[in-house]
Amino acid sequence: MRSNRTRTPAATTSTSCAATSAPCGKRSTVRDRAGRHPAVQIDGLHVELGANSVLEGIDLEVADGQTLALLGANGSGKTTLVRAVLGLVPATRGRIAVYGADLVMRRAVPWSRLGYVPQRVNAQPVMSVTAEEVVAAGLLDHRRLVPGSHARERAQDALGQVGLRERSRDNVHLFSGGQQQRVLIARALIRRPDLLIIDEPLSGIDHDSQTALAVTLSDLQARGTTIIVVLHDPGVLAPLIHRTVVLDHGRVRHDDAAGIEGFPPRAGSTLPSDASDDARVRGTDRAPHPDHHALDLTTGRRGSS
Ligand SMILES: Nc1ncnc2c1ncn2[C@@H]1O[C@H](COP(=O)(O)OP(=O)(O)OP(=O)(O)O)[C@@H](O)[C@H]1O
Repeated sequence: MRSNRTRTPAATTSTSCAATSAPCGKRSTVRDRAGRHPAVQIDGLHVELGANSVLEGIDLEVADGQTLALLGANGSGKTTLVRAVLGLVPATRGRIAVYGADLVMRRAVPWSRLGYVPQRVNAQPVMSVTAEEVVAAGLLDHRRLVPGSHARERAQDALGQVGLRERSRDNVHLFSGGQQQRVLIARALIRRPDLLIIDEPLSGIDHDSQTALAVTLSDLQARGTTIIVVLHDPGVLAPLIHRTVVLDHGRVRHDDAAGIEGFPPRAGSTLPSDASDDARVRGTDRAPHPDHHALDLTTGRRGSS
């Protein structure tokens, strides 16, 4: 059952990290004003994969309800960081807590509250399969090997969230790459996650799918879902982003925590026009954020524009 959360701004102690290679200081606060744990708290995280030291002392707290964009050059460690948050790669050192549950200790981790859409994979299966079947598979786990009686209804709802309800009975091999990506997002959404992690959802997808994704994330944001999205360029998602963190060689180079106390995004701008129109129809028109396109990934600083 989805938790009934409000958008009370988090009373965290997060501060912007200087645009230096020095790691951010440890967060002393582990609960917000309402007594809730942050969605994610990472302290001094190091990850080594093979001979590579991939993450080198990450400190990061993600407040419940926040939309955080994780940026950085190829190989900077973005995917490794989100996979560590999902427990898919082990920490060599440091601590990761998800909704207060320590991932290293593996006690009471609320896996059902997490949704993950990995970096672009092809949804097109070898066998013929409908969008609805792909999405319903998101309900399966090691305990449930066959979808339950409400799986079809839930799958159609999830496909509705990505604008593909009418295509639910179509074979996914008929879908464009962008539509397949949306099917995979629906597969993550069918569990109604409180924390959604999406790795590079804009890569190589058409404009319509990018716009549909912006609307989907806007709706999720309005419901209080915490979103971590790995991006190379915020693009159409820029208006939705509360905070930008830039990784560089496994360290936090920049942490734009400006919006952390005041999310949702500030008034004054809008979603891209077509996404905005669509969002308004759904009653989820979002206010915009500053120009994230002006962020220099090398320095972690914004341009003057
Ligand atoms: N299993 C592994 N074993 C050894 N090194 C790895 C492994 N997985 C990733 N790496 C290395 O870790 C570094 C970070 O990889 P990661 O995929 O996290 O970066 P990224 O920022 O997500 O890159 P991209 O934007 O290209 O997806 C890279 O140098 C990569 O080669």
